[in-house]
Amino acid sequence: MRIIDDVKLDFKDVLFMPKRSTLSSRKQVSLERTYTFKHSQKQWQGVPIMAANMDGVGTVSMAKALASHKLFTTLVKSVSAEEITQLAQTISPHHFAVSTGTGEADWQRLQDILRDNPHITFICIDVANGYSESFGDFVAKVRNLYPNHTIMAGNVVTADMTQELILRGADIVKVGIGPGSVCTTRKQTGVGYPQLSAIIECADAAHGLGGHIIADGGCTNPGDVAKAFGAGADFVMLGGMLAGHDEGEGQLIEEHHLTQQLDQATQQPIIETKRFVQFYGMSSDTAMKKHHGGVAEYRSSEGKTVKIPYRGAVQATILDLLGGIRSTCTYVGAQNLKQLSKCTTFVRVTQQINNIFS
Ligand SMILES: NC(=O)C1=CN([C@@H]2O[C@H](COP(=O)(O)OP(=O)(O)OC[C@H]3O[C@@H](n4cnc5c(N)ncnc54)[C@H](OP(=O)(O)O)[C@@H]3O)[C@@H](O)[C@H]2O)C=CC1
Ligand SMILES: Nc1nc2c(ncn2[C@@H]2O[C@H](COP(=O)(O)O)[C@@H](O)[C@H]2O)c(=O)[nH]1
Ligand SMILES: [K+]
Repeated sequence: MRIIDDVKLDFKDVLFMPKRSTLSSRKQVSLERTYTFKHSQKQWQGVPIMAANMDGVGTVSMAKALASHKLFTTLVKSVSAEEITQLAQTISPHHFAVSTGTGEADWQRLQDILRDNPHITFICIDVANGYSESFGDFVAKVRNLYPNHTIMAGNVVTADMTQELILRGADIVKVGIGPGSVCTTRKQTGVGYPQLSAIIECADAAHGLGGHIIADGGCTNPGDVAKAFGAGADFVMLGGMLAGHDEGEGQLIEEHHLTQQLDQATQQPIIETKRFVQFYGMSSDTAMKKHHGGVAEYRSSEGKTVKIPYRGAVQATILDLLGGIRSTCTYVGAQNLKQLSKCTTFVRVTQQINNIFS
């Protein structure tokens, strides 16, 4: 047994230190980035924020809405080949990825979709545990058949495995084990790594090889997304922050509550209607029942199912998010998103938010 003693950090453990700046307005800040990927040699331009490949988030409707703001969507694995073909005719294939697991059926589906849609260039190979040898083999197999596609692969949280996946053919490594809003991996297994430190360490490892990383999971507000970029993330992936919207294509749940107030006319208690959306982890009982007909006996669920307030169209959330990050940039003197990590000094804190009224 061995213990790593130096402190590892989460988003909640730091704040950006403000710095002198020449910017006079947040509208001067550009959040677009241009990347050239290591293996595919493809160039990409856009706002590097991604919807996670989760039910209620990585949907076709979400891809359309996010693409109109130049954001990216990793489609859920269950989107049909026909829907993907249609989507590829509606929005630029620069703004979405086809997700796949590593099973034989996944591999067949991926080949079918890419054969029918030669313009699609992004592949997201996504498993809970990116540390297995067979996962690396699968990444190498995909790279071998698709030398010019941009491959994302994960999840991992350490520099060694980030480099290994890049050397086996990944262009972009997805970083995050256990930080997610509907994740119970840390509870079920005790495994994980504080997300801010994972981003810092994996970004450094990837950039040294000309690779890129996605910070996946754990962002709860625009400030956390900004911190992920400040820590060196090339992309930030969001589940919970994009859940609860119309574009998630989920069912609305309406609940009626009796209030204490009386209706003036009828003198009856006023009934208040609250709207919710169900959201769940892709390793939850709910997801496994939906996609695999149940939880296999030798394993347990590593995700939860929650009911979150309905949030309407995703547009307002996107504008709020991008506005927050532009503001971060002006506070630290970054002209654009590319400068943000160079302008970042994090200060460790014991408390970041005043909760007196929440
Ligand atoms: N970032 C994160 O922290 C996590 C993300 N997720 C998300 O949920 C999705 C569904 O997850 P899930 O159904 O659990 O698994 P995956 O879809 O990741 O399963 C991939 C394969 O890995 C094998 N495997 C071996 N060890 C593990 C392990 N510790 N956890 C999971 N699979 C393992 C599985 O085989 P077998 O089932 O026979 O063991 C399966 O064949 C993932 O693809 C990911 O998107 C899930 C958990 C953690
Ligand atoms: N351990 C689990 N992780 C999960 C599950 N479903 C999704 N995820 C991961 O979470 C992120 C999104 O995180 P968020 O904090 O932005 O909501 C997603 O991309 C996956 O990596 C799950 O069931 N278990
Ligand atoms: K997670």
